[in-house]
Amino acid sequence: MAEFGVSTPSVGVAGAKPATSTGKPLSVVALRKTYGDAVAVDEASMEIAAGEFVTFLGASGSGKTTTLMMIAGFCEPDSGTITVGGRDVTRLAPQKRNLGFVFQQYLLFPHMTVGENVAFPLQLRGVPKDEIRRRVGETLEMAGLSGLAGRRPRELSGGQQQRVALCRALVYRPPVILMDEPLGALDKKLRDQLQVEIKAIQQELGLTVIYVTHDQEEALVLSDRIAVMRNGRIEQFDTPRELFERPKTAFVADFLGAANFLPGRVEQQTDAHTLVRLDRSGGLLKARRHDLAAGVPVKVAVQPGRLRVCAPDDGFCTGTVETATYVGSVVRAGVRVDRGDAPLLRMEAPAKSGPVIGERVGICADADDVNLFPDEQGR
Ligand SMILES: Nc1ncnc2c1ncn2[C@@H]1O[C@H](COP(=O)(O)OP(=O)(O)OP(=O)(O)O)[C@@H](O)[C@H]1O
Repeated sequence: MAEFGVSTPSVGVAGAKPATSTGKPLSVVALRKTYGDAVAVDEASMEIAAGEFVTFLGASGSGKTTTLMMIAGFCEPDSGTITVGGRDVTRLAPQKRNLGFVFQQYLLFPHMTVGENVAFPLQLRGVPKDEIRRRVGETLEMAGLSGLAGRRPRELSGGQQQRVALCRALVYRPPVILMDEPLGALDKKLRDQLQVEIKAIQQELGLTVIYVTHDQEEALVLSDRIAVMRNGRIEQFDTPRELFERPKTAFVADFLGAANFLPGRVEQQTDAHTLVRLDRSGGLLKARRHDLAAGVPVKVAVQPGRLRVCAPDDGFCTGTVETATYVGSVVRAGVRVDRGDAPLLRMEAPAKSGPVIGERVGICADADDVNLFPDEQGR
C-alpha cells in the first residue's frame, strides 16, 4: 500500500510522534494582509508544534493560500510576525527561510530528469556530489521512484510527478514543509493513496507540515490539528475530533459535519445537561451542558451520524422516512419531521437495520452529541 516504502504507522492518529523529529515549531502572531479595502487575512495567530501536521481548511477565498504564502515569504504581510524554530523570518526572502514547498502544479523542470529535479535543491545549497547522489537515491527509493530516475517529467503520470515534487521538497530535510492543495489535480483513488503516503512519511520523519485544502475529508484524514478559516479569520483551530464533536460555532458544525439544525429555546439547566424545548413540535431535547440561561433562543446542532431511529414515543421528535440511500455500510436517510422542526433531518443508520421509506420513526440522540449555539437572530 505505502509506496513510499515506509511502514504506515498509525495513520490518522493525532499526536503520534516519532522518536526523533526533524521538524521545527512554527508560530504566527496577528498576521494580517489586505488588498485595497479587502481583508484577505485578519489577525491570524497559531502555534504549531515540531512534527505536527496542520491543515488550513476553508471555502474558496477564506484566506488559506494567502496565509501559507506569507509563511513561505512569497507574500508580504501588512503586520504580524512569523517565527520558525524561534527565529523571526517575517521579513526574510523565501530562500532564506529554509522551508519546503509542494504545490498543486508540480512545477518540475521539464528539461531535467527525475533525478536531476530532486538533486536541484541540494546543488543550490552546494552539497558535495557524492552526498547528492546518496540522498537523491534514498529519497527516490522512499517514494517508490527508484526505477524512474532517468525519465523526464512528461514521461510520468500525474501521481508520479507529484511524488517527484514531494521528493524535491523532502530531499534537503527542511524543518517545515508547506503544501498548497498538492493532490488537487489527481483523481480520487490516487488522492486517497497519496494522502496515506504523505501522512506516513510525515510521521516517519517527524516533519512539521502545513497543508492547504478545501476538502474536509482530506483534512480529517491527514491532520493533527485543523485551522478552519472563514473570511480571513481562523474560526477554530483544534483536533479533528474536537472540531467534529465540540464545534465552537454553528459555521464549524456545518462546515465539518454538515450538521442538522433545529430551532429551540433553553428550558432548563441541570448539573449535567441543558434541556431545550424545540420551537415547533414542543419536543424536549437533552444536550450536553452549555452555559446558557433559560429562555435563550438556540440552534440545536446534531451530526447526521449521531442521530438514531427509536420508537416514536421515545424520541425528541417524530417523522416519516422520505429518502433512504444505501451507501455500503450505512443507509443515509432523510426524515420529514412532523410539525416542521426541520425541513428534512439527515441521518445515517447501520445498513442492516436501516430505516425504510414511508416508515414512521422517532429520532433520538445522546445528550453528549447535541451541541447548542445561541441563535443570533433571536426570533
Ligand atoms: N493578489 C491579490 N489581489 C487582490 N486580492 C487578492 C489577491 N490574492 C488574494 N486575494 C483575495 O484575498 C482573499 C483570500 O484569498 P486566498 O487565495 O488566500 O483564499 P483561499 O482560501 O486560498 O481560496 P482558494 O481555495 O480559492 O485558493 C480572496 O478574497 C481573494 O480574492
